[in-house]
Amino acid sequence: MSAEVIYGSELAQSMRDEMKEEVVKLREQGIVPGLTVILIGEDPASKSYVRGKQKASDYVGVDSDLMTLPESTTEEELLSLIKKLNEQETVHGILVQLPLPKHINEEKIIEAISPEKDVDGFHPINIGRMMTGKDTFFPCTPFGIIQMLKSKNIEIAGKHAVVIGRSNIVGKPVGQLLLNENATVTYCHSKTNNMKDYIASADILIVAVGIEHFINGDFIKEGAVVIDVGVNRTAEGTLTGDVNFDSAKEKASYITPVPKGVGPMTITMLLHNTIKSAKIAHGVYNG
Ligand SMILES: NC(=O)C1=CN([C@@H]2O[C@H](COP(=O)(O)OP(=O)(O)OC[C@H]3O[C@@H](n4cnc5c(N)ncnc54)[C@H](OP(=O)(O)O)[C@@H]3O)[C@@H](O)[C@H]2O)C=CC1
Ligand SMILES: Nc1nc(=O)c2c([nH]1)NC[C@@H]1CN(c3ccc(C(=O)N[C@@H](CCC(=O)O)C(=O)O)cc3)C=[N+]21
Repeated sequence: MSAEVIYGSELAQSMRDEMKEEVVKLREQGIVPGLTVILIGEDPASKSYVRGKQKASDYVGVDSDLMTLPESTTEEELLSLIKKLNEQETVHGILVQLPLPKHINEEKIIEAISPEKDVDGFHPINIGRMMTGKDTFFPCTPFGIIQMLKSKNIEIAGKHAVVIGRSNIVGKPVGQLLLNENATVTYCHSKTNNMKDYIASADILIVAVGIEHFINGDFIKEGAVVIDVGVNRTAEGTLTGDVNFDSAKEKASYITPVPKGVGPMTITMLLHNTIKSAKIAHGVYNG
């Protein structure tokens, strides 16, 4: 079998086109969705993601404000900036690019963002709402993955979904959203014994580890759906995922590429959450 490739970039484009039309209508009602992105320091990878977010915001008509702060910014300074943005009515979404410099406590920062403006979906209140099956801001990468599966009418209910990786921003929430869709979910991580057995029984395999070619075709079940979240920079400077695409493609039924897979959907769901936040703030959100 040779898998069908799920191009997140294509789905992202069509969703952005729809959002663009919606934002035109919102702007006619005086509603201008606003996103503030805070980037601390000079990490080139972070800068590149942030550029992607700016470009996509411009495209759909979300007012995006990038605040670049020096590496030396203190926790107190960042907290007081967040407090100001929490109170600013034109700001519907606040994103603090992670990871933060070591002298800043990430948890404290995430918890300082008002849950109503937490368009990353990282605040414990929003995580709790997700876990209890309520509507909220879902974390962008997991939310994007669910959209990709649904766009191909891939059955999730009753399937065995195996998630490799258990970070708070990808692994844990993607497992939760799959559980909410009635999958049977297994998490694997660096302490998992006999990981190969779990991988071999996965109907849906989500790989979010951050190691180039961590998974190859030999490991996976014939017909599995393989979602590659990894974004690794190779020695040659190109991007590659956690999955050996060419070998996995021969066994999978569906597979996502890197680049042009999950990454563009992450940004798209960030815009979705920002527009949703603006609608809620103006009392025009209806489901
Ligand atoms: N496309 C996108 O939009 C996004 C892509 N990414 C990419 O996804 C990847 C993962 O990101 P993130 O979740 O933030 O990464 P983290 O480094 O926070 O988490 C990595 C996870 O992988 C697990 N792991 C590490 N080594 C092994 C191993 N040998 N066997 C099994 N599990 C292992 C770790 O286990 P343990 O918990 O035990 O340490 C951990 O849970 C990265 O490449 C990142 O760049 C991230 C965010 C968005
Ligand atoms: N608060 C916060 N929220 C995040 O959502 C967040 C974060 N911090 N820190 C870093 C990770 C990583 N992340 C990516 C987003 C888009 C692509 C993406 O669009 N990738 C393109 C390639 C882009 C390129 O060429 O550089 C692709 O896969 O096709 C990748 C990774 C969001 N993250």
